[in-house]
Amino acid sequence: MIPAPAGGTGPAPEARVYRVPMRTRFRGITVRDGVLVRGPAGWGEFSPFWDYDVAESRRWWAAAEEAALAGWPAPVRASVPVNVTVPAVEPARAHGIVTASGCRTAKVKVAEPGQTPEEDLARVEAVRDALGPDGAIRVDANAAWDVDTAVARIRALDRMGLEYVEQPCATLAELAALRRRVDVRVAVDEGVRRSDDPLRVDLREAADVVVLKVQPLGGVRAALRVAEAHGLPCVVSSALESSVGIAAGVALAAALPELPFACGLATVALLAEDVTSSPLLPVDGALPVTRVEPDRLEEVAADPVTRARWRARLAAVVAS
Ligand SMILES: O=C(O)CCC(=O)C1=CC=C[C@@H](O)[C@@H]1C(=O)O
Ligand SMILES: [Mg+2]
Repeated sequence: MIPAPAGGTGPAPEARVYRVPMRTRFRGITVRDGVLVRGPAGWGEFSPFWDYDVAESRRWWAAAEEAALAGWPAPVRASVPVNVTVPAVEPARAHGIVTASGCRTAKVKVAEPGQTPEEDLARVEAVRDALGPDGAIRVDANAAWDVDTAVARIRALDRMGLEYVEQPCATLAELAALRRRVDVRVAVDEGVRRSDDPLRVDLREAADVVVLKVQPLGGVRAALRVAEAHGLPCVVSSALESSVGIAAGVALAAALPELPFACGLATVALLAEDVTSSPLLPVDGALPVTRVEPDRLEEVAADPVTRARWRARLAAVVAS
């Protein structure tokens, strides 16, 4: 256990560091770690990726504090439809992941560094085969393409039928230019969550869908304000958290007035272990709205070096 910084005069909340392997490399990482904090409202998660600096990690801490101290707004639905997330794997593996998930929507990673457009197409074909014609497929390029490349790749992939393409290009100007040239919907992810002011980014020409992630946006309430500010259809997606963090994403999805698309919250399946014996994994393509009790903290406890790194990081973020 590490002492979390106390916000007032009360006792310091309990904080525990977890560290678990990933089943497949995703976003360049093979291990996921983070801090779980307990307050009067329950457990919250603070797990910015290690390439995030102190300034960018502040909103992640605000999300953990909200979960532990305040809890979340009331849900308007009891369960949340989710997509299976398909990493940049071989077609046969992609097929198996989709089939095993029970989800009717798949998000497929494309444009992985070192891979070819043919590999992307083969993966999306395998996913279409697994889902059948009625399933929905979205792809996420994580800002890898320039506009001309995006036009060509999206047209090729759309032969399999795409629901939307997530962050195909880096800048909002590029996304706006792309939208004038393709029929497939464009979703903005990094363009909102990594901006200095997610409330004020001008998405009017650049996006059809906004991706909301609880930790990068500073909590469920902050993300609801982002949704309201833009007035676009929203998809809630994870930051690869343990089930404790995923529960916050589900709470956000459950509180949104409209939820027209499945959410990217089935990512506990990408972890080889979880902090709870009741992981938030989809059943029939949906997750329940619930709070998570991490009863496996001993089993997933981080080593002393990782604990010390998180202690230093948390202290720096709280002091900033
Ligand atoms: O949206 C999903 O299906 C799962 C979450 C997901 O894809 C991501 C989680 C965390 C980091 C990101 O690289 C990635 C994303 O870009 O959306
Ligand atoms: Mg994304």
